[in-house]
Amino acid sequence: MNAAMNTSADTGNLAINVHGLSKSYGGRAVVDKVQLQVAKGRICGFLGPNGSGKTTTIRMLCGLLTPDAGTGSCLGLDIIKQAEQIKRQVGYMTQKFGLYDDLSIRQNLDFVARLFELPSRKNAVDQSLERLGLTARQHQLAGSLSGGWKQRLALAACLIHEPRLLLLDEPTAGVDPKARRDFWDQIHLLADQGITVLVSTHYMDEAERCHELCYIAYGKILARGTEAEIIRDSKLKVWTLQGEQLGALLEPLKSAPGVLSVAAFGNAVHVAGLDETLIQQALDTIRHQANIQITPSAANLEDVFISLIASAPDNFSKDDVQQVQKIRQKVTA
Ligand SMILES: Nc1ncnc2c1ncn2[C@@H]1O[C@H](COP(=O)(O)OP(=O)(O)OP(=O)(O)O)[C@@H](O)[C@H]1O
Repeated sequence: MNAAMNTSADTGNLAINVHGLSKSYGGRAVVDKVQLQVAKGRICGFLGPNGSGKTTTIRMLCGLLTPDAGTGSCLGLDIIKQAEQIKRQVGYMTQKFGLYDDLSIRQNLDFVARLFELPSRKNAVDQSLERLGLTARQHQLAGSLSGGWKQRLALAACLIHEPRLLLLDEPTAGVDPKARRDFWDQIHLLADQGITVLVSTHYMDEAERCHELCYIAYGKILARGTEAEIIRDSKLKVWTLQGEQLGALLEPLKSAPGVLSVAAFGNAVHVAGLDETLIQQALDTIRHQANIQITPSAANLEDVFISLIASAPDNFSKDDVQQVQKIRQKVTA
């Protein structure tokens, strides 16, 4: 496990250091005893399926939501007692564009600078425009910007008060690949300057650009570490299938005992699980088919994450117990 995730590490070097963070709605634990440590200047990717608790966790970290339980600090400030101070020192980019469409880029940034009561507003806005390459467009209305430029403006807005920690909630959703790449270059520049970044994403290529990752499902952290550590710790066995008309094989393979993940990657299909014997049995059912090559291969992050969800109990479901039993039967059958 990465040193940045090590609870016994030098806590003074941690920008995020929380333990047992929990939040329930209607008696359902949507964030369940989350422990998270991120060292200063690191980029930590926060991954997990829809509704797994990423936004709720982020909102508790930046002081916008009070946890039901848990302790810890952000930037050395207590997440419960010093929530107001945390809000002022953290840059939080929400999933939805939260700025004003009918104000220009400059007016939007000026508005945010006022909210933070920055002493030298004009300077702060000028610097922010410069930093994100927005100066030439400063008078353009925010509502007329493309997705990539809107996202750039949103990042400028959350950097204007020079936060030392950025909490970015799916900042690149719906943004084209070039704009996403530019955005990630910017994130790495900020990290080089010592800014810590916790960024939620559903994109695997973005996960690969993070220093470390944290994977959450059903409110619980299921995996943490670098990409290589997460893949290694998963102990997942993967086979690649190549050939013709593989699509028809996907559904039967998905329901085979011991198979945790079946996913198409271009012209190939990855079949993954923890029990080699069971996977071999599943593959035996299709070996006889002509023109199919089956070869062992290395797991990738997507294989690991899909397999983790398949073997995690869904504490959001009323049929939780039944579902866990079914999964156990599948794995051990
Ligand atoms: N204020 C609320 N009241 C009731 N339920 C809530 C509230 N906020 C979040 N939830 C529920 O908590 C769960 C976790 O939501 P959250 O938004 O944290 O997930 P997420 O991982 O950010 O999802 P996504 O990837 O879709 O953004 C969801 O089931 C959601 O419906």
